[in-house]
Amino acid sequence: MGPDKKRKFSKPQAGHAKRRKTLAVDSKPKRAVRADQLLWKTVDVPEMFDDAEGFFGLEVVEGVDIVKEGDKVQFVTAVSGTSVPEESEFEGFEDSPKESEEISPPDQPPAETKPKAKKAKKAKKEPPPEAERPSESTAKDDDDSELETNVFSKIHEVPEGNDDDDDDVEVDMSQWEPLNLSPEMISTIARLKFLTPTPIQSRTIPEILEGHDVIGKAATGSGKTLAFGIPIVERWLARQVTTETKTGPIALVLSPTRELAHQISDHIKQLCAGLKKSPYICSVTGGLAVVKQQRQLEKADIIVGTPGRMWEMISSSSATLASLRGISFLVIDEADRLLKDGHFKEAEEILNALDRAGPTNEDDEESSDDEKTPGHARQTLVFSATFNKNLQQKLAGKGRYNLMGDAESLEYLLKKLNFREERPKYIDASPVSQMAENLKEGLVLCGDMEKDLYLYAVLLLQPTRRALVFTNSINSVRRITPLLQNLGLPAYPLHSDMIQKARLRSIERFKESGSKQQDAAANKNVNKAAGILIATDVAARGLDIPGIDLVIHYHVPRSADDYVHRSGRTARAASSGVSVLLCGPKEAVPTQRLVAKVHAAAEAKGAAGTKRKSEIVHTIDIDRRIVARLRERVVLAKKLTDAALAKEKGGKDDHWMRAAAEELGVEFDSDEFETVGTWSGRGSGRKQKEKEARSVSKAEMAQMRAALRELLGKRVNTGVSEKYLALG
Ligand SMILES: Nc1ncnc2c1ncn2[C@@H]1O[C@H](COP(=O)(O)OP(=O)(O)OP(=O)(O)O)[C@@H](O)[C@H]1O
Repeated sequence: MGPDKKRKFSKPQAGHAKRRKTLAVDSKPKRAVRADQLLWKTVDVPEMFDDAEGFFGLEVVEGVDIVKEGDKVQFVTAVSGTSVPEESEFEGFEDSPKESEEISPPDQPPAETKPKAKKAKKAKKEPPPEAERPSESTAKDDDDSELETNVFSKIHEVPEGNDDDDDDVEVDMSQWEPLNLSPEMISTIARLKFLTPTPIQSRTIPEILEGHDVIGKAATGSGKTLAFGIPIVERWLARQVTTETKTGPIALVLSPTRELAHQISDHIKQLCAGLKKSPYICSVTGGLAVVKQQRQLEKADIIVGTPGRMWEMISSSSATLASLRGISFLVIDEADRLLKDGHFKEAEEILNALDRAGPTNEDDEESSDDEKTPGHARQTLVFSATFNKNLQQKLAGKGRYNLMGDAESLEYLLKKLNFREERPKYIDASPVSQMAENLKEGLVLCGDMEKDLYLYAVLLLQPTRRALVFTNSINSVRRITPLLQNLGLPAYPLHSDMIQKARLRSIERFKESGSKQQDAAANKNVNKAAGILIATDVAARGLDIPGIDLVIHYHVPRSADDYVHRSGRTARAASSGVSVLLCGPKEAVPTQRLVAKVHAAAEAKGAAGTKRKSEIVHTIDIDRRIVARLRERVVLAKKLTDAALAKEKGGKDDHWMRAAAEELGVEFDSDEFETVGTWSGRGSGRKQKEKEARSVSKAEMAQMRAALRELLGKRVNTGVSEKYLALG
């Protein structure tokens, strides 16, 4: 693209202030800061965690008050802890309140909820006099080394603002020039205000446009969706110029989860929003009406689907299969997950069906791999932040660790995906770390049976806006969500056993949480409470929900890859975030190994910007006095939750047994069935507890609710401040 075609924008000055070496002091007014900005320091490891080698002890922070006013919790300090120690890679955050900022009273929207974009714009128009500028560093003001390594650093320079004047803003898109994109594509990217391609985009887009098969690896949140989205749309645009008639879909994107499929199609739709004519993009996932999806498939240009539903559609319609055989791109997103157990079979069926030569009817079923279409026209694009281990395990057989290298894993992919080239381009844009750059990792040590209590304490104490809590089971999601709700926190569930509508509703509510909304009736702005999403690993891959500041691993992740992907739901793009592991004493060592594994490659390479071992996972000390004072609330909330769940479950069991009894033509007596069902083997303790919980009367429930309400209304004197923690 010549310079004449370039859309120009006078680049605002980044204004990177150099990091200050010392920040003093006592004369400073107190100010609210985020938990991760406090000056953590190491103290001795308690005896019980002696074997937790490498966690470097608990940490304490002095001179900090914890203030809870209304439903807002903040750390308030005058200490230079907020300056952030010199070696730390976490050097202030763009949403840190300025020194002069007061903590907002609960009835006023907190200062940090002001749209950042507008603030930035205003600041550019009227730069404050030197003396008035905040003296603390912000993310924008960080030192140069961070800017060099942060792939999204340039985004800070992007003028954001009112969508209405979006089209009028001219931006310098010269960074995209080497990618040889059409002017139309450049201008639609400019609308998104993405001034710079991310490394994975810079490296993969030209290869894809040249017609190569590509395997792309890059850290979570580093823009992989557009790394394949842009060239697909670019090819579609080119096709519009040369062909008048519709030629069937151009691309099929396979995604492991429904939510991710919808997100990918939304993301590509956003990209296309600035085009004169857009491709028709549809998502084909379970939980939605098949007939409607069939209609959409007929006119689709880009299809994003989950393997299960896609296979259902392909296997039931030869027309669909025929049209898909003509695609130019097959994208496997989150490839290591998609090619893993659970999804693998359907993905494999789809791959085989697409590659099978000959007629597209049921006779196909008998054809074998040997009959694959040789030299097909389709390009295959494979993306993920993690690649090796799961694929390797798959090859080696369940439960066995094996020592396959990168090359062998690649062989496996080559074989399965039937790339059209003998050697696809393997592009690793995050050779140093799979973890996002602005992620801070922490660990809270607690008793095995105290996770609920510590989860509540972390949520109550952290002043971040949105949290995503990962558990390893659907039942835990079902229990923790109402538990937190009973404690007055806005928790929403997400797991694969929910109906699709409920899944989407949970995500929507979570996304809306923490935002300002206009209450028409009251004619004023209402500040919605920051939401908490309680999820299984169904939310671990790819979900791009802006504003998640905190990821909590209620259960430690099952694998290093799961840790990477779960933690990757925060600190996406240019933003920062914290990932906190809740660990029982026995979990500490294996978890330490797991995290070390994630960081091992980076350490081995000793690359610049690599976190030192001591900086990888900070052990976070939650003031045990606060925890002790929260215990009563949690115990009561748990009793209430258990009783409600047991009643619900009992009701379902009763329903099932009543139906069975009716079918058998016998009388149903629930007490009798209870007695018959009693045994003394494994699980009888749980059964007994369930029975007790179920027998809690309505009056007792009401009593407990009232008592909990009273507890939540009481302030918890933390002993570290004249101020108090109050409501949950
Ligand atoms: N060139 C760019 N400049 C600025 N922001 C970008 C750019 N490309 C993508 N983004 C934004 O970065 C965010 C993360 O992108 P995306 O969801 O594609 O990440 P990802 O690498 O696929 O992450 P994951 O591995 O977790 O799936 C999105 O909100 C997207 O809009």
